[in-house]
Amino acid sequence: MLITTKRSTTCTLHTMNHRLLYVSVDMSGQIKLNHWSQATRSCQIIYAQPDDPCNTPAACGPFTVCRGNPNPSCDCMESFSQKSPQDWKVQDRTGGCIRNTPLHCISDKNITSSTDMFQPIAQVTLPYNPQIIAVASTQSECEETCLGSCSCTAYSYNDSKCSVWNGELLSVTRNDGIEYTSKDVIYLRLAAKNFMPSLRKNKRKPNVGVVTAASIIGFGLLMLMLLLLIWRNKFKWCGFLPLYYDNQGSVGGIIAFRYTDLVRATKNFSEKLGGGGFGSVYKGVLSDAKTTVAVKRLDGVRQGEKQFRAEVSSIGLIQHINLVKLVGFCCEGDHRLLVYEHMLNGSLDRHLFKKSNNVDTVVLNWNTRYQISLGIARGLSYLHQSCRECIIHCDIKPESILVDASFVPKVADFGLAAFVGRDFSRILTSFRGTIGYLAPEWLSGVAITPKVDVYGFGMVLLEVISGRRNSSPEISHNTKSSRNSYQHHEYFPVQAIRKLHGGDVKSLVDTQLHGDFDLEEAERVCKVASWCIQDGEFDRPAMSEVVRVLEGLQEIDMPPMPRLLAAIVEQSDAATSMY
Ligand SMILES: Nc1ncnc2c1ncn2[C@@H]1O[C@H](COP(=O)(O)OP(=O)(O)OP(=O)(O)O)[C@@H](O)[C@H]1O
Repeated sequence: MLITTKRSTTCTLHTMNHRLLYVSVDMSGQIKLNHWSQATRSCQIIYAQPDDPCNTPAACGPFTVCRGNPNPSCDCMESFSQKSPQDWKVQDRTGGCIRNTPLHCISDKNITSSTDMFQPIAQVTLPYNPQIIAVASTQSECEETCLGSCSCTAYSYNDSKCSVWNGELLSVTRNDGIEYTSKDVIYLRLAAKNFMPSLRKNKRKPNVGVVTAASIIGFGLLMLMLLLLIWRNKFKWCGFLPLYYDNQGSVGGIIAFRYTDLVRATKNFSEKLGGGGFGSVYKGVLSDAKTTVAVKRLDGVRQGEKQFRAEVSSIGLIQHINLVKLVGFCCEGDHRLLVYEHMLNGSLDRHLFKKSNNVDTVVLNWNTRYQISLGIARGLSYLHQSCRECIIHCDIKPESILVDASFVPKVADFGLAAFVGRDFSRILTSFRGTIGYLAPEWLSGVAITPKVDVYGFGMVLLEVISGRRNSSPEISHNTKSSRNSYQHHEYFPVQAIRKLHGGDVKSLVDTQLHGDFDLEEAERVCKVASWCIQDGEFDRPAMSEVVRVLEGLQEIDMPPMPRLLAAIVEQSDAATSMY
């Protein structure tokens, strides 16, 4: 007799000893020989084929993982759901599971592209009917092979063997440690959408968490760039400026002024202190009503820009008692202004080279001159050696030295400054400076060193001694013959060395002092100055040595006559005597 139900087909037969035996084929395809026990009034399985229910092709249907014996339990693979939950309820799982999200796969004639990803299912027996891909020798090649075909649903790469499956996956059984001990891993193809944060290790595509984190970081960076842009716009062309503004608008100790602040401070630039090649200087008072400042307004956008940058990046970053203090700056639109502490006594030239109509200034006494010389030397020594990077002033002259109320000198005017990195000793730079203070190497076009400042300083020292410009004519008469008398304009530096050699320093010192000076100091200053103006930069002392000599800590030899200087003077003498 054959009985068919929805769940199984049963065939009953009677045996000789009247025991009831029957054969059933259930949904999964498993064939069982059953025995009806009258005593226990229950059915007992005598024989089953295949003996493990998970081993039947349709124990759980496609895209499931089967587990357990004798009664199998079936789970849908991840991101799959039961195809027919009603059937599953009545133990009919043959329909298996279906995808929650369709795969993404576009197949053209030659190219297949896909954004799908793979979910590993570990410790399983692999499905039936694999296709072995012999050419794939790595796991990624195996993965690529599967992605390259729209029908491929999974791959495995175990023991260097690549297997791929097309269509439904059947008979995947989980390792139970007894019947099933497989350590194989199958990689199930899923739509990228299905991936959860737990799959961060997947190499092919970033997961949601990574994407979110990257988006937040990206957004933060964008905002930072936007802020920087706004900041840069505010200080257009000021990209070189230090970045550390504090909340009072101060940059590493110097203040970033608004143009209107400086208009107010200088009462609309009404009190002019002086003017130079790059602009005019005005007196001002800051909003605290205490700080008096000198505001330099730079003219000419291009040249002014260069000077502005040089000043801010040199004197703006360092401080020394003998260097003028940069209080702040303004860099707004085309406006470039530099704000310095105000030096009551202005620049040194005003005090050294008095004009007859200048009643404001008094004659500098010898001690003040000596202290000014020492102060300038200390300021330059700091610039050359004590800073992080060597700064060469490039324009040392009396106009570049300011003096405060107590006649403490301050090196100023850094608009032509050049910078020499720590690891370098010289720099090739464009010609800069002022005639009369220029070292010979400027003219030969070689790379310069801080010794160009030493040369300029030497020239300034001679002017401090004499109280007159080195180039100003000193008229001496040739007394041999009154008929042939001619006016002899001796260049003061040459005259100074000659007199130094002749032991007549006294006659070099400013006559306005009426002999009120320290001769030993005057000789020392004269010697130092003469060494500083030597032709060869290696013959000139470093500013630190100059400081030691002027402080009386180091002795100094008699300097030779600089040959170049002497030659130039001799030539001009010869030319003069011909007339
Ligand atoms: N901080 C200051 N305090 C007081 N007066 C100053 C200050 N800075 C400059 N001055 C005055 O303004 C004048 C002009 O200075 P500025 O630096 O513009 O030109 P310079 O040094 O004379 O010439 P250049 O810059 O062309 O070499 C100076 O000679 C000085 O009298």
